[in-house]
Amino acid sequence: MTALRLDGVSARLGGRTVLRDVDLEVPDGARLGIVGVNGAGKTTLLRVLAGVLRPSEGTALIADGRGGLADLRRLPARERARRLAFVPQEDVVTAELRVGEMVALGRVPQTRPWARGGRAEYELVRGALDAVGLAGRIDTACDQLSGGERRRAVLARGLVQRCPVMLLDEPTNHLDVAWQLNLLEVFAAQAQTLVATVHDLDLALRFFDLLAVVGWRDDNTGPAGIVAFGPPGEVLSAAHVESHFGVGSVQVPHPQRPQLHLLIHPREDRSPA
Ligand SMILES: Nc1ncnc2c1ncn2[C@@H]1O[C@H](COP(=O)(O)OP(=O)(O)OP(=O)(O)O)[C@@H](O)[C@H]1O
Repeated sequence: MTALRLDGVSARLGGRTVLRDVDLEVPDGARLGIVGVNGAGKTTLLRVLAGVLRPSEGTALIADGRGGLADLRRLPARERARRLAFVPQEDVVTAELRVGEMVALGRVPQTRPWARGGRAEYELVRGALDAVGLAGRIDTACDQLSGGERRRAVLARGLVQRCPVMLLDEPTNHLDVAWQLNLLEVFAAQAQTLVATVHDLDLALRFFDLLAVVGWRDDNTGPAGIVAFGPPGEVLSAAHVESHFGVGSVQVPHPQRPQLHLLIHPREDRSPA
């Protein structure tokens, strides 16, 4: 079963082709991490998968809930928001809203017009805020939250959408180490399929079951695409990390846990004598 699929997708921004010829299949139930250097096109890829950015060529598809796939471009926005929740990297949070009110906006696609409010919605909002450690801040004005708290509140808005597919752009930005781990687990527990961009390659190695590297193809020119895809242990091999990120690396087992960690170091030819 496929949750999301891109067929021959290219994407343009500001009159320039940023991504070209991207084929991607996200299996139902997968945790897919998108990694790559700054400016490679991770956010652009995620926005295409979310149906927010229209491909200039090719097709972006989402499971239609009946065993088939639907063209994201043809899906009305409300319908799309019932199937997937997209939490962008930077989100403007209106200062006039309380935290609970802002999070409740995530319920709009799931409810009939004028049918919002009430106990059930309150419980959902409270549950989502609890999951991100902000239950006590439900009545706080949004502009009184710290950067990391605001990030968690915006992620809670994604949680209350209760969608089978969740797309998160750099969800761990601004978060302390405990919340980085915790929040990804919260989303993985709720979403059937999770796709997230991350910069922390060690976290990427441990948390996801599939990784896609967005980068430039061999000649290093032209638009970017997906240059590696597969299980994290293979995608983050020393050779791949060196060629796609320009650093040396080694995967080492944790001394007390059955998990691998990625240690990063300068490339051999750049290390001090
Ligand atoms: N609105 C825009 N107009 C024109 N070009 C853009 C626009 N937004 C992004 N770009 C360019 O598109 C390319 C891909 O950007 P994108 O934000 O997808 O990269 P990214 O991999 O997410 O980067 P980062 O790791 O820095 O967040 C970059 O070269 C960027 O400069």
